[in-house]
Amino acid sequence: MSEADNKPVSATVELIAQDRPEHRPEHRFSSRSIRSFVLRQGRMSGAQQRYLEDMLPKIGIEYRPAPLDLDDAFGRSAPKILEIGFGMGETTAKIAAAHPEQDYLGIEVHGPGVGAMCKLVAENGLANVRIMQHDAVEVMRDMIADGALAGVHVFFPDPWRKARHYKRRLIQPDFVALVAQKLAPGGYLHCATDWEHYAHWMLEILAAEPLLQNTADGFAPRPDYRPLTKFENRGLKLGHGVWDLVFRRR
Ligand SMILES: C[S@@+](CC[C@H](N)C(=O)[O-])C[C@H]1O[C@@H](n2cnc3c(N)ncnc32)[C@H](O)[C@@H]1O
Repeated sequence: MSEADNKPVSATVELIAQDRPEHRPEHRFSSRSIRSFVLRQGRMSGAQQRYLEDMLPKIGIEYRPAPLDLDDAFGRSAPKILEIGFGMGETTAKIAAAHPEQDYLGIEVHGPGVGAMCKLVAENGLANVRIMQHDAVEVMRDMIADGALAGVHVFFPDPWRKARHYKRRLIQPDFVALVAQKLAPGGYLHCATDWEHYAHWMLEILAAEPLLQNTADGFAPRPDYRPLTKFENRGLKLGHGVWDLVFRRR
């Protein structure tokens, strides 16, 4: 154990106490307890993370967000599929149940969706699902090792229909470059949307990412593993479109 491991770091007490009210301010923490706190960074707000990034180097501890050990998180070595914004989780649960040979890491910010997904996992005994409630962009950036993913699902992301809101869309060139970096060679990025403008927006951005290659000539047929949602079924009967895009990491 290095000297830094034993160093009392009282300055972080306030931060940890904020996150864990059961920790009273008179407690002192070693850098080991801070490291385990950092490992739980999925629960940290952006402000907390910035505070840590700023404060830890001042007390001689290098702050590096640690990528998750996904095999450890799932308790086995199997292909890892990450889903961004699983909503209420029905699609994720169906896919995970149909593919027990793969592991599914679902990321969602919306609390009720996370609750619904937890219920589905318990009711269906899904041993191959793990859930994180956090911003997927930060998870992808800080917690996923390069080349760790066999696939990424982005199903019906918020379309942000107004032109002045396009900048809020999840699919942006920088984010797609980040996703591509996290995919193993041959791994795939699968997006689906029922909003035509977003479909073309995504096609343009994905096609411009040098690490990715389209599996289709433009939009892809819906892969069998993605079940039709009730909402989608209703829309299709009314003649509304749905567009799938499946790109592979070169
Ligand atoms: C339109 S819903 C689609 C939900 C689901 N995929 C489906 O097909 O029904 C988009 C979801 O993405 C989630 N979301 C949006 N941005 C996110 C982000 N940066 N990180 C994690 N989840 C996000 C929203 O909370 C919402 O539940």
